[in-house]
Amino acid sequence: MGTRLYLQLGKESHCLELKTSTMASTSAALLLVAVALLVVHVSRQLFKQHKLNLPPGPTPLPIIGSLHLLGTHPHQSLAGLAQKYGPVMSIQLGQKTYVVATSPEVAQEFLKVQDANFSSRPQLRSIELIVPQDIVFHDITPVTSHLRKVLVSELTSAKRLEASKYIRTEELAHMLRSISKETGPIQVKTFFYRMSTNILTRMILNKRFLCQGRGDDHNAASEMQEFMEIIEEAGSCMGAVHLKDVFNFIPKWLDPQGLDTRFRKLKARMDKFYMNMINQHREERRKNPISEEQKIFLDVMLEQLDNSKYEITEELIKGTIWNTLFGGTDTTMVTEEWAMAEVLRCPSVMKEARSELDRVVGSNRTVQESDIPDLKYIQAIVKETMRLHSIAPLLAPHQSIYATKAFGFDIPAKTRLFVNWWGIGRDPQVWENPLEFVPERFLDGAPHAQTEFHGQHFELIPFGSGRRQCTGWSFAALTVHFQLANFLHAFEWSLPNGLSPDMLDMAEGIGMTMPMQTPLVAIAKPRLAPHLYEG
Ligand code: HEM
Repeated sequence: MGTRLYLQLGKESHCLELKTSTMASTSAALLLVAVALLVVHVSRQLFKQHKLNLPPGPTPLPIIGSLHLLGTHPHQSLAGLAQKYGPVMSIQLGQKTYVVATSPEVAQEFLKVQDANFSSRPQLRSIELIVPQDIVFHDITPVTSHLRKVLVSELTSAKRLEASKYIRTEELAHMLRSISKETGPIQVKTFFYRMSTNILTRMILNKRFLCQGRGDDHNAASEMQEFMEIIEEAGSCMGAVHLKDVFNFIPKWLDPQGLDTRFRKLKARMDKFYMNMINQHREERRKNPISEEQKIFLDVMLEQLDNSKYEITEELIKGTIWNTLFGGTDTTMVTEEWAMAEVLRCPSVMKEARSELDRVVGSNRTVQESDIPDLKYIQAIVKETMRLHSIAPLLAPHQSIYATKAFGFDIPAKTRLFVNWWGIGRDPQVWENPLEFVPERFLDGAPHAQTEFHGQHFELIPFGSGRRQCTGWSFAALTVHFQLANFLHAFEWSLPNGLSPDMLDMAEGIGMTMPMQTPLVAIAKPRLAPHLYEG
């Protein structure tokens, strides 16, 4: 029995007669047809693009484009390619065209001069299924702009940070006490994570997840466990490369990697966790009404559901709350761990930081937030850490809304943009001895003394710039300075097992926020007045 297949290729109709009778050969023929269709489709796309004057870049292979060049650390591979093709480069990944910016000037062009056009986000499968509405991964609309403003004024503004200062002071006391009880080596990031997560969840949900649940509070322990598992699974899901994000031809219903199922399960878990939090919170507020000043972020967000000016859905509120929880925990913890590792690796930097802390703060108290403006060397350590170890080496992906031109090249509509900020931070044309950790480059009189990380100086953009800039940057900067300064001030740090500083493994791991491959382990010995560890 033969099989006849009719193919429409361009304007011509072709007939394929399959003379074998087995199912296997029919499947093989179907596969052949699918591949033929795909090759025609891809060639047409490429032909269309060849007529455009795209920025230079590697020649794509059929179907996969240049996916094979990315490796495990795409920011590193893209920085290598930029040395060959230049700071404005185009690259085909599967069926998607990306433009990659790898110099301050090119970053400025896309994030400032053409900010509005590049403020769109590509629609990724993970986002569609996990956070179908939010303020980070979707296009800017009047409603999301409004919520972004609410986030800033109610969570990260100077007024709100002042009102929540007591939370950070209490969490610092817990952290000092718990580290001082440790006698052997500790995994440093565990303590940073606990402190930043507790601060954030208290400010957002009025919950302290980590360290509670000891004793007989079974509910709190299982809530904590669930929260941590959700954050971990979300990091892993969002970091996964979904074939549907790079190949248009995979039908929606097909799930070759099993990722759609995994995303749906995570979403169901997040919804359940969120509803539980909301119900507990509403019950608590019903029993104990609060004043305007006592409101936390969740109160403010729930009030938005009654906002008559905008149609705000429960799904969007949920997404925004998850944005702050995902955006605010790992990011600060990973930055702090890299900073500690760099300082432990450079004894001269540790000595200088100590001498500043002893001079400004002294040994009878811990570092207060009000000390930070006077801690210039600590500020330089934070900038230098962010320069070398960006938690978002390619920022978040942007996408053009309409076709445009940049540096004489054509950029089609819906082109995805990577700003390789990691490559910019290590560019020898911008930074002297870029691979060395030298906080002094940011001190008075040095070449980068005036360089700030708030999105105005395109050689240092850890939080991005323009209308998609990190909404939580002021809060993140405060948390990182406060925790790092206290860690360095309150403890004498040494490496375990006779490890010398130059033997520390500084390799980059894999994950959404680019953690250290080998978590930092060190020994902490209290160095301040004993009463400061009794909080
Ligand atoms: C060291 C800590 C942090 C770093 C380095 C960081 C960095 C970033 C980066 C690079 C982006 C993407 C910018 C772009 O698309 O061009 C971003 C977006 C965002 N971040 Fe952060 N972030 C940090 C902490 C936080 C915290 C603590 C919060 C909230 C409490 C937060 C909330 C957000 C939000 C809501 C966005 C999305 C902005 C938008 O798309 O409109 N981040 N962050």
